[in-house]
Amino acid sequence: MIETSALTKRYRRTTAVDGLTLRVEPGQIYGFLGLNGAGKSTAIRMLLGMTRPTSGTVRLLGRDEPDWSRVGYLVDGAHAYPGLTVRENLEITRRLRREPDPEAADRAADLLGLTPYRDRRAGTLSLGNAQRLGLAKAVLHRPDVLILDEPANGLDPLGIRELRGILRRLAHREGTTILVSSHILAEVARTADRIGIIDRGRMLTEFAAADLPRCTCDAEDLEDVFLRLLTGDRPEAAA
Ligand SMILES: Nc1ncnc2c1ncn2[C@@H]1O[C@H](COP(=O)(O)OP(=O)(O)OP(=O)(O)O)[C@@H](O)[C@H]1O
Repeated sequence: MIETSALTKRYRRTTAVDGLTLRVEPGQIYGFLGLNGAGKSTAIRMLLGMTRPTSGTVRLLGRDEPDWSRVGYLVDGAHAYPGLTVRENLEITRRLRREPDPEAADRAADLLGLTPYRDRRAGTLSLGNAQRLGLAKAVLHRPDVLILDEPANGLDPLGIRELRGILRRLAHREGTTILVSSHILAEVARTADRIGIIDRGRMLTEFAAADLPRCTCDAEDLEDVFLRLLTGDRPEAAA
């Protein structure tokens, strides 16, 4: 479970997150949407204890101070030790996460389609494969809560589709609670069970993905829905 209550982060001139209350149920995929600068990354950093809230609360797994070994995340892009191989990077993550299964690194590489690149130095990977490595590190220890900031960045269409399948499998078969941010509604709509849209740090609307306009609707129509919601009271912003 992921819960926030009246979560707020103020910087000197900006209120990045403003009274954000949300709840992600176990086994649910929550798509966290907003335009650039809406406050997604700041909220995610607070969820993960990387940024201290100005006010409000965060609870993961029902606790103020969760067992971090049960949490997986990808934020601020995918970081890896560039001089080490994919496998070595995954093995370090396995040990840091205290994952006892010695097969976990290979399993995560396989899950993210990285087996052919296992012996490549991470610094020589393409952008998309570097992102796959970041995702492999996030899921390697089979976390109960998974928090991903823009995980589709750099992935090609096949990678995006694979990621969708992986997230849905983790949530719906293994009960992982997932929050995934994006600014592309069409992508999130195919993955998430529930969608929340934030604007200027505030929750604008939340709805079940199943309530989105149905399949007569192509990706551009979905983006229109998104932009209308976000710019309804600011017509000039739609231009
Ligand atoms: N350390 C900081 N100091 C001052 N302002 C900040 C800081 N971090 C974020 N902000 C501001 O807070 C607001 C929200 O930024 P944030 O990065 O959370 O948005 P976002 O929705 O993740 O955007 P994007 O989709 O572009 O990644 C922005 O106006 C940003 O400039």
